[in-house]
Amino acid sequence: MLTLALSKGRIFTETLPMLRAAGIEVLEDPESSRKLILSTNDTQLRVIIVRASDVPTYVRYGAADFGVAGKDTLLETGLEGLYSPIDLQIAKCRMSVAVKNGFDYAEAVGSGARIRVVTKYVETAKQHFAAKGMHVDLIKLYGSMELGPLVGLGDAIVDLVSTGGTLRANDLVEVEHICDISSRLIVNQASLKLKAARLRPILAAFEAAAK
Ligand SMILES: Nc1ncnc2c1ncn2[C@@H]1O[C@H](COP(=O)(O)OP(=O)(O)OP(=O)(O)O)[C@@H](O)[C@H]1O
Ligand SMILES: O=P(O)(O)OC[C@H]1O[C@H](OP(=O)(O)OP(=O)(O)O)[C@H](O)[C@@H]1O
Repeated sequence: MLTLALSKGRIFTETLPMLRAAGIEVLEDPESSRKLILSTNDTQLRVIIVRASDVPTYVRYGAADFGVAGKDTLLETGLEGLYSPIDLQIAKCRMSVAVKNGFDYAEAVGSGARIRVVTKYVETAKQHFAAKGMHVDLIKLYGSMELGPLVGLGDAIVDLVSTGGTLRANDLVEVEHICDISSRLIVNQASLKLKAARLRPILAAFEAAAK
């Protein structure tokens, strides 16, 4: 049996066409079903539905043989125990620094002020500000980072931006682009060796579909 770990929402939706390219149809819809293990038309392949940030953990420990995870998540968890062969070019967005409209970020950076940054991406933020030689206090949140600067929890956020709609709706402005984000296929290193014959054709189909 092969197990594929996916998160509900955009990653599941955007991975479906790649699975189809490999001849795989998922037989249940995670949006309407409460089941966490979904069967497919291949009796030897199942899909498990987990939190986006938990996908690398399932794959690292071999509870899933492979999975799809955002680069944002992988930057936080690292790639230990994982083989990450393919950028699937899905769930594309960017990681950015944003501040409340009117906050003079350039002045804060130039004057060496110690700013408070609210983020779910603590490791990425730490590395970004360290590379700029900035001292920041990082405050970890698990979602709705955009609220932080509006209620005085922080001066800035590090979060994902796509259309910019969430920033605009909350009177925030993007002041720094940290990196581009897309999702990658990740494979358990032991599975890659032990289940190579089963995995290779699926990986090849994903690679072709991602181009
Ligand atoms: N607005 C967006 N546009 C495009 N891709 C996005 C966007 N927001 C997030 N992503 C990408 O999709 C992935 C999954 O996002 P999703 O919103 O489903 O999970 P999450 O809420 O970030 O994670 P968790 O449930 O673990 O807290 C993210 O890791 C990121 O790579
Ligand atoms: O620039 P935009 O197009 O507005 O997209 C950016 C938003 O998308 C993501 O949230 P998401 O919609 O995934 O909500 P969630 O993190 O709460 O699941 C991200 O955390 C931003 O809040």
